Amino acid sequence: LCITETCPSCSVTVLSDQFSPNTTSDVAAGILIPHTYPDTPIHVQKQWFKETFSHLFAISNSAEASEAGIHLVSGWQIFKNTPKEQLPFWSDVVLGFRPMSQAELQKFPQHRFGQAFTTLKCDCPPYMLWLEKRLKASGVQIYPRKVADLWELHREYNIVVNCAGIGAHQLVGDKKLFPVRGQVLKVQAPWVKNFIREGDGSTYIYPGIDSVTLGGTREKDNWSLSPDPDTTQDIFDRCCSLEPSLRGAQVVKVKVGLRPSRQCIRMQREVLSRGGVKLPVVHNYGHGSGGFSVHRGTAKDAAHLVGECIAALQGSSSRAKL
Ligand SMILES: Cc1cc2nc3c(=O)[nH]c(=O)nc-3n(C[C@H](O)[C@H](O)[C@H](O)COP(=O)(O)OP(=O)(O)OC[C@H]3O[C@@H](n4cnc5c(N)ncnc54)[C@H](O)[C@@H]3O)c2cc1C
Ligand SMILES: O=C([O-])CC(=O)C(=O)O
Repeated sequence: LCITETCPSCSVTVLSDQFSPNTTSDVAAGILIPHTYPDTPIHVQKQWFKETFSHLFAISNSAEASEAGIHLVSGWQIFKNTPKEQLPFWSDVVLGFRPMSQAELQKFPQHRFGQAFTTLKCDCPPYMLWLEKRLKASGVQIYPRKVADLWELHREYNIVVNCAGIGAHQLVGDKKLFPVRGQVLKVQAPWVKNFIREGDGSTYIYPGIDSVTLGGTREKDNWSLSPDPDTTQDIFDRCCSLEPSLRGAQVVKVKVGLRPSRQCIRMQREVLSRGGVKLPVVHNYGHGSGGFSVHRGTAKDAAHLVGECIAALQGSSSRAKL
């Protein structure tokens, strides 16, 4: 979508092995709370988050909000011990960030410190469908296709944008990319209105439009997409210890996804070349645990790189004509 906005004269095609509801993005809890990428400068991560927050805030404040699955949610991030960093880099992007009062902390007797704020939450499957609808309305072609090698696209397309998520491990053989398996539960608990997140991200409760998401797990290098019943029970028990009213909630779904993790997102131009033929590629993958939180900001940067590829192609074709 960002490419259609920044390069309106481009003809854009989406090729994907899987579509909603069978992507990692459909599993995401969909909360806008950034995760840090160790090898990316903080000001870049902050800009990605800011872009994404303000874009989704505008959607949440429009008539599209319910179809797009985007809404504001207030709640608490809580810590058993006071963390070193009490003001995360994103604290002035979310709304009304402040330390929790002692009275609020009484809700969490095992926790000593907390942060209260309002952020955005997305119900990811409806959001994915809403994005797909907007792509089609912009004239974008969408085809199911598993790409074995980016080079196979060189005859059909001038520029390739690689957004394959964990699929990039095989597609481009990126050994720096690894899965971090995550399991979440969807429960019926319409009385839960506030989010609760353990500061280290181990346990969370995120109320959405039709259900509440309970999580989570982080298992590095585990490629299994099968839900594990013991993990389901463990997640449920951990969430009940933070929000005892969940004991009465019914589990309606269990989902598993593989976070496409890396020390930094691969946001990069590359030119593939064989026998004098060139294929410009823009990589945009490796969003790890926080891809939803930065998706619009990173998409804008990737679209900018596509603009650079177009300028380079135009430069080389005018030189060729000379
Ligand atoms: C349990 C869990 C909870 C999460 N919660 C949050 C959260 O609350 N907030 C947040 O910010 N982030 C969250 N995330 C992280 C977020 O889900 C990811 O960062 C994000 O979804 C990655 O998006 P992506 O588009 O790169 O990958 P994907 O959604 O996996 O999309 C990649 C697409 O590429 C296609 N593809 C791959 N290989 C090929 C190929 N060879 N040929 C053709 N197509 C291919 C796939 O079929 C797929 O459609 C969570 C993740 C998990 C697992
Ligand atoms: O950490 C969170 O709050 C949710 C999330 O992004 C994940 O599970 O990857």
